[in-house]
Amino acid sequence: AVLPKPDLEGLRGDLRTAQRQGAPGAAARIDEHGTVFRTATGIADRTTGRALGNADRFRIGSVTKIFTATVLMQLADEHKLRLDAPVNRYLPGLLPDGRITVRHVLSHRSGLYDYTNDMFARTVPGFEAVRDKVFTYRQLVDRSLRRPRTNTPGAVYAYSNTNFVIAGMLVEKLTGHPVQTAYRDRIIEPLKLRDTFYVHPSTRIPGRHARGYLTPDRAGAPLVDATRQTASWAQSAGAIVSTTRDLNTFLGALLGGRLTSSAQLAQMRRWVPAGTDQAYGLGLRRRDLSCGVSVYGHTGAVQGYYTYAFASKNGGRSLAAFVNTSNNGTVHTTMLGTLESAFCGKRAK
Ligand SMILES: C[C@@H](NC(=O)[C@@H](C)NC(=O)CCCC[C@H](NC(=O)C[NH3+])C(=O)[O-])C(=O)O
Repeated sequence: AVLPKPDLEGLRGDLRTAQRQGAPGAAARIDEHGTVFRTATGIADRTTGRALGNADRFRIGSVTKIFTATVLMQLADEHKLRLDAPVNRYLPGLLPDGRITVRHVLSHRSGLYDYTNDMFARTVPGFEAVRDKVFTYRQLVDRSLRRPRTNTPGAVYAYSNTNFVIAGMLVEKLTGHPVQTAYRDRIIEPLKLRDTFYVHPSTRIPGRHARGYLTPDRAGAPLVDATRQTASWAQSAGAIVSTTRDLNTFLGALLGGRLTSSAQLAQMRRWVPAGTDQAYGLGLRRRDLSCGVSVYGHTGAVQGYYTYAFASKNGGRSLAAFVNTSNNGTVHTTMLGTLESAFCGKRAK
């Protein structure tokens, strides 16, 4: 199906609205078969007032989950991994339930509790308690296992960061290297993603980057500069740093069939219902827009940054957008509107 032309004025308006609603800055980039559209508003640094732009690197949060899933799909292509095998076959004794499979983990159907629910129940204290902490994967999984399962394996979609911590453990066990090596050798280098990094446990974002500002739970409380953090609570579930251009390049390559076999890409697109107008495959979210177009990608939320990275079915048109704030539901709703502007075009007035 031919996509409606993007509503570029609408997209600019979405970013300005997000800024009015509390985001210090916002940026978006659309790539379509070589044509590029960029727009940005607001500031990257509240101390210097420097303008935010699409060249600014930022923390992409859960968009990391697509990178981690892509590596595992490549390992499946290399016959090093079977999606329907129990996780415990590759990580003996890790999980108390031998019925939990790799596919359950990658589709958020394992039933494993999301440890971040407790960790960030109080947003700023929770963040301050972990911002300089380095966790092992095992410590994060153990936090989850202290809570009861949320469902029997395979029953329903229930989003949990624990699943993609386990996915990171699988990558390390099956490749014999840290996830950083797998991201670099299998995705970042081949696609020449010059602004994409996995620097965990360093707290620094390398090079030119937007500072990220966490919105406290208490209305009117001042923003907290959350730029410096290990993101060790997230790791293979959310610790990659990138830019709008690199995210569009990555999504275009993945959905264009250039990173996995078509068989494995089809596995990533086996959908389970995941909320209103949403479905989840393997590390990949589908959102069904008002104009009947479905887009594929992931949102991200890490302290100080919201990310939106989605593309059309075969990656012909991709949108990457971010704001340098988080924990602000109004801004999040406004930024979801960038998908409508980018893929549905001018809204019926
Ligand atoms: C939702 C998003 N998930 C992610 O990106 C993962 C990495 N982030 C989370 O699970 C939220 C962590 C808390 C963020 C904090 N919020 C709080 O602390 C709320 N008490 C914040 O907003 O910065 C996704 O998959 O789309």
